[in-house]
Amino acid sequence: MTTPSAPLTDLPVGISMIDGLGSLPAVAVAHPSATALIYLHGAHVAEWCPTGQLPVLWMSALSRYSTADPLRGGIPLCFPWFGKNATDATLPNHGWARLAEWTLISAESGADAAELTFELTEQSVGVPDGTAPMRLLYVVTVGAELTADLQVINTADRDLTFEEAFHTYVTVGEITATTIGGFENLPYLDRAATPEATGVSAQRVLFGGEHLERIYPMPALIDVDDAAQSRVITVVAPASAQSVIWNPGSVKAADIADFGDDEFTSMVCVEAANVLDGAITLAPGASNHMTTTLAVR
Ligand SMILES: O=P(O)(O)OC[C@H]1O[C@@H](O)[C@H](O)[C@@H](O)[C@@H]1O
Repeated sequence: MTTPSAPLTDLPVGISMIDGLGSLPAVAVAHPSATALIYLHGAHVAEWCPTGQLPVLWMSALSRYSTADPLRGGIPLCFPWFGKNATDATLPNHGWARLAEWTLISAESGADAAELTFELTEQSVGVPDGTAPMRLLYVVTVGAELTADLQVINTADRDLTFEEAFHTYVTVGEITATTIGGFENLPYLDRAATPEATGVSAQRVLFGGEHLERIYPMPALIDVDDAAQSRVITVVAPASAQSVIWNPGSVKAADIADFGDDEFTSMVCVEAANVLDGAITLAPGASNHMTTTLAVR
């Protein structure tokens, strides 16, 4: 069993605990380089705004703010499975990490950025059989760039296998004017097709208002060209096997209760993932990092 760390009570200047929406506790960061808001519920990064920029992360106006639900938008942490659970359909979509109450165990503010560390252990989440025990450490670095690093430590005496993803929602001015580069000529799994299909394209990823859900191998650099806001958001995630690109389009958006019918026009998910054949297996005592960095240019 892992002994949980004590919650942090002494916070540096510019970092404070506040009551977020729904009265959920959240860490507010006001650093010269950026502002951010991270809920303890799911260790969910809901806001990141580099100084002088428009907000980068998208949140739904219909997001629920309750310990019973995941937040809709920001950076949901998918762990220890992605999508539906393979053996038990009653378990929550995308795993339990985004539904758990994390503990802030470290907060530092430096010249360039603020760094927050959140922890989750099997005691705090009550994990289902087969996935415990483990310790998760999630380090969020808030600055002109945003870096999220999820470390999984296998504290069990047997192998641990899991999937994981940063299901990052990026805000864009208009999805049909947005293109995503980095995936040209890479093979993808088309999960919006029935049945699922494979594909490849020499073009940048384009959006026409329909459901788009593709799993690609992770390229060295992803760039989201948000023409309507005249900016480019870059995403790198070197320790991820895959990237998932997701936009529900008009039809699927209307079916999602905590997603506005027209909100698909202002977001796209650009995810870093280790899923399917990229799932991670850790030997006892071993650990693994998954990291993503977002920047605006
Ligand atoms: O509604 P959730 O659980 O946050 O999931 C959002 C979407 O996440 C995507 O990654 C899935 O492939 C979709 O099927 C799903 O609709």
